[in-house]
Amino acid sequence: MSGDVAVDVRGVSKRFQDDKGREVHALQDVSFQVRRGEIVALTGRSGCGKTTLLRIIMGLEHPTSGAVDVDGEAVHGPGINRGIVFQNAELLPWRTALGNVEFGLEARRLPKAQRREAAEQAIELVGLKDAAHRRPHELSGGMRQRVGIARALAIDPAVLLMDEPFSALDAQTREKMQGELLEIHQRTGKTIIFVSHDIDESVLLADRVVTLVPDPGRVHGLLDTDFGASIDLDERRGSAKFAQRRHELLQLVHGREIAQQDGVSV
Ligand SMILES: Nc1ncnc2c1ncn2[C@@H]1O[C@H](COP(=O)(O)OP(=O)(O)OP(=O)(O)O)[C@@H](O)[C@H]1O
Repeated sequence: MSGDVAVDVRGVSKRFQDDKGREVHALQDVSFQVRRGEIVALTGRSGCGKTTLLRIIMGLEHPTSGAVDVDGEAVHGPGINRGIVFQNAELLPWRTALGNVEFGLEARRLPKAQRREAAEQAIELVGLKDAAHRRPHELSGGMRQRVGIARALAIDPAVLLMDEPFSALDAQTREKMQGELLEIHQRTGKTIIFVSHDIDESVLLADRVVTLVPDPGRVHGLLDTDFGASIDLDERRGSAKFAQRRHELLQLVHGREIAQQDGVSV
């Protein structure tokens, strides 16, 4: 595998049994690669397999067939080269923000002082230095989500995986967090894969969008957003490219063929 590929998803299929014993074909022969330092969105309609795919990359779910490599290593279960952020941060209520981030590091058996230092750095990176000693009930929804991001980043993973990370937040907080994610990405250079059902969010934040369609869940197209170096969300949103990409992504999500257009491959 080429050195600049961070995540290699090859021929992944996943079948579940539903409550009545019927087979659900959640993913069928899904393949794509994510380059090191890239931000990739997984988007598509409800039930197209976005979360299942993210959980397979994280190692929380095993594919029925196919394979995933992260940083050149086969995924067989969760590992410290991947950090995950869920829709709700699910913090330990009796621990402070800093304590929650340290908790994520405890499995690594680092000396306590080193753990504290890594946790403090991650808390600072997400802009929570002044709230480091507050407990979750004293934090806003956006702040709790920042703790979740800090907890995932503190282990210094090769890849940050995020499942609808901002969808539980109010519109203004979501927008702020989206901007912050691009700043964190610019500072850390992390490879990021996030799940979103939000077309605007996928186009605004990702370098590339993988669109899935359901029944069975499969890749319908890959869209390069191609915004260049600017991480200013207002600038991106106001650009002609945003309107064009948003339109193209909507077509892909609805399963239409737009292979001939600029920036799209299927
Ligand atoms: N543990 C499970 N057991 C049975 N079926 C499952 C299981 N997990 C997912 N599925 C099914 O697999 C399909 C894909 O589910 P998944 O949650 O990955 O989709 P999604 O695109 O993330 O959906 P949403 O946008 O609604 O969250 C759905 O039909 C779902 O019902």
